[in-house]
This record gives sequence, C-alpha cells and structure tokens, in this order.
Amino acid sequence: MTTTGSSSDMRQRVGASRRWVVKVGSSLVTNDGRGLDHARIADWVAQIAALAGQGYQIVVVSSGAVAEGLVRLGWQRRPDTLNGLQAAASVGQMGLVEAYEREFQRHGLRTAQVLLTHEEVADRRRYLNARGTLLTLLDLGVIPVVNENDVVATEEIRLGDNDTLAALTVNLVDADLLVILTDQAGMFDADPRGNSNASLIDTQRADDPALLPMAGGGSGALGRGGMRTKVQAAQQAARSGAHTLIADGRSPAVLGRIAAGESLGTLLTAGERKLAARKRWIAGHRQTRGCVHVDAGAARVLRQSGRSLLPIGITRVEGDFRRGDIVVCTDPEGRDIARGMANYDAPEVARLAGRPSESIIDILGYAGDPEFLHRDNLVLI
Ligand SMILES: Nc1ncnc2c1ncn2[C@@H]1O[C@H](COP(=O)(O)OP(=O)(O)O)[C@@H](O)[C@H]1O
Ligand SMILES: N[C@@H](CCC(=O)OP(=O)(O)O)C(=O)O
Repeated sequence: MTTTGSSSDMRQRVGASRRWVVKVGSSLVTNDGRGLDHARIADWVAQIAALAGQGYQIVVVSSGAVAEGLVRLGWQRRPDTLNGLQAAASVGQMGLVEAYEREFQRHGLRTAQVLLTHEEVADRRRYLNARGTLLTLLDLGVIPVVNENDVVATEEIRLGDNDTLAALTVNLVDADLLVILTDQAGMFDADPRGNSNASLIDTQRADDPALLPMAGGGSGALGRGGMRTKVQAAQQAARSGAHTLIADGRSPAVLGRIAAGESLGTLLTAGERKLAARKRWIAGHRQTRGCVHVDAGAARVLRQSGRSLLPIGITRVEGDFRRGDIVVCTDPEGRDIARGMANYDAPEVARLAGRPSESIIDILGYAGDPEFLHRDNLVLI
C-alpha cells in the first residue's frame, strides 16, 4: 500500500499539533460489557493530563453510557427498544462522567459534560452555540467529555456510533487531530478479526477511495460502527482539515507516543489545512439570507487584512437572517466583498450597527460575540 509524503515528518507534525479530539470506543471503555473499565480510564486520563500540562487542548469523546447503564440497572443484555437504550444511556452517563471527573480531579483538572446530537451541525444556531461553549471550555483549561445525547436522539437522527460524533466534534472545535482509540492496532487492509494475514496500514490519505472497501462494518460485541464508521469519520475530519490517527487504546502511553511523533497505528491524512477547509465550508453555503452594508473603513479592513467584521463598521441591514445564517457584506458602492456566518439576528444587528462592541451588553442585554462576522467564519468574494 502506498503512503503519502515522508511518513516520519508527517508523524512529527501530527504529534506536535495542539488541538486534539480523542475518541475512546465502547470496545475499550467497557470491561467486557461489565460496566466501565476504571483502570483504563485512569490511564488515559493520566496521559491526557500530561499532554494538557504541555499545552495540548484535548476534547474527549467517550462511549460507555449504555454499557454502564446496563450494569447499574442489573440488565443482562442490551434492550431492543430505543426507549430501553435511552434509559440505559441516561443512567450510565452518570457513571461515565463521574469516572472521568474523579480521575481528572486527581490531576487538578476540571471536566465538563457535553451531550451533542446531529442537530448541532444541522442547525447553524445550535452549531454556533455548541462551538462557542466548547471553545470557551478549552480556553478555560477544562476538559470537555462528549457523548451523544442518547436520551433525546430519535431513531432518524441518531448518530449511533461515536466515530461520527467525534468527527462532528472535530469540526465544532477546529481540531488539528482526531485520535480514535480502539481495540485493534489501527486499520488493516482487511478486518483482522477474520483475516489472520491482514496487514496494518501506516499512512494513507483519508479521501483515498481504496480505504472504505477494506473497512468492515462489523464491530465487536460492544462497539457500534466497526472500521467503516472510523474511515468515514476520518474523511469528515479531513474535510475540516484534521488528520486522524487510529490506534490501540491499550498500548502503553499511546497518546504520549503519538505526541512524540512515534509511528504507531494508522494515520489518515487531510489534504488541506484547517482554515482553508473551514473557509471552503462557509463558501459552500450558496444560499445567503441577508446583507449588511459596511462603511468604507470596514470594507478596507475586510479586503486588506481579512479581519473580523465588527458591528461598528455596519451601516445598514437587509433581510431577515438569524444567527448562524450566511450573509453577504457590501461596500458603500454596493459591491459584494465577503460572505460570512452571522453571530446575531437581523433585528439585533440593526440595533448594533455603528456601535462599538463594548456597548453590545447595554444594547441587547447580554454579552454576545464582539464580532458580527468572525474572521474564521468569513470568506472574501
Ligand atoms: N480493516 C479493518 N481494520 C481493523 N479493524 C477492522 C477492520 N474492519 C473491521 N474492523 C473491526 O472494527 C472493530 C473496531 O470497531 P468497533 O467494534 O466499532 O470498536 P469501537 O467501540 O472502538 O468503535 C475491530 O475490532 C475490527 O474487528
Ligand atoms: N453513545 C453510546 C456509544 C455509542 C458507541 O458504542 O459508539 P462506538 O464507541 O463508536 O462503537 C454510549 O455511550 O453507550
């Protein structure tokens, strides 16, 4: 199998990247289906705490709620009904966050429980709120522990496996790297469960079409998506500009060794850098819901330095857009300059236009973002 670029340089760069989403699968976090494996959780937490001490920002996506719920409820097997699963997940989620909180506390770190659904990408207002909260937690040095909000997720919108959820989280926080810890050494060219001579893939581009046919959808007794959802998650992460590393969560000091650039597991690389990926994502939203006219000064700043658009530079608002919608900015001559994701609803912007960001709290009664269009959510036309 071909590999991309110089694998060892790439590994060094990946290890040195600072913002990671670390996904711990059901296959690992549960003790053969008998509740949570506390010793393993303690070990990953110690590794994450060490990385946090070196300046890494890490979001944990952990499975295990259903398995822990089954134990707490004294159920011998997974229920068949959605409500049964949801009940188990809500009981077990308590144990899951308790376990992470206790272990992180030993290292002087705070944790936060974040429960997400598919809606957090589908609805752009929710997207911005989830993103804002997660980024604030990271700024505060808190370790977010994410799981799917199984209780409210209906059959149609359930992500089901946490690989997909981890990729969504990568997009939400603009992570550099998605680490998927599982019960295999990485991705093999065939499912090693049924093929004893399957060989481990070292490095490959995430968008290589040869990957998916090699990934079996069948998971272990506890996991959900098998390797298939991991490859799809890597492809989704790559579209956000993040690389993915699939590795064995049981191998000693696995996270520290990834940080050190050691060649372990399977690296699935992204073809483009994360800011470019994000801008392409914004640019891809062809449908705009409104327009803000900006003064000559703001137009110059946008064009020349690609900075954020603040309310003070806005002169007039058109359309009935809401926070999260894509709007167009036009200069005083009526030329379109940029397209971006609105941080405020149109009536709010009308009130904020021409005013300094420090006065937002007095005008709206709450302190929202200082920018109307943040530079990360804005593309020049
Ligand atoms: N090409 C492959 N390489 C490695 N593992 C594979 C492959 N295809 C299928 N698998 C299966 O995927 C399983 C891991 O997925 P899963 O059980 O869903 O775990 P997790 O809970 O970690 O997400 C492995 O145990 C393995 O049997
Ligand atoms: N949200 C579920 C986990 C879903 C799941 O098992 O996903 P995965 O670890 O990707 O196989 C739970 O906490 O039980």
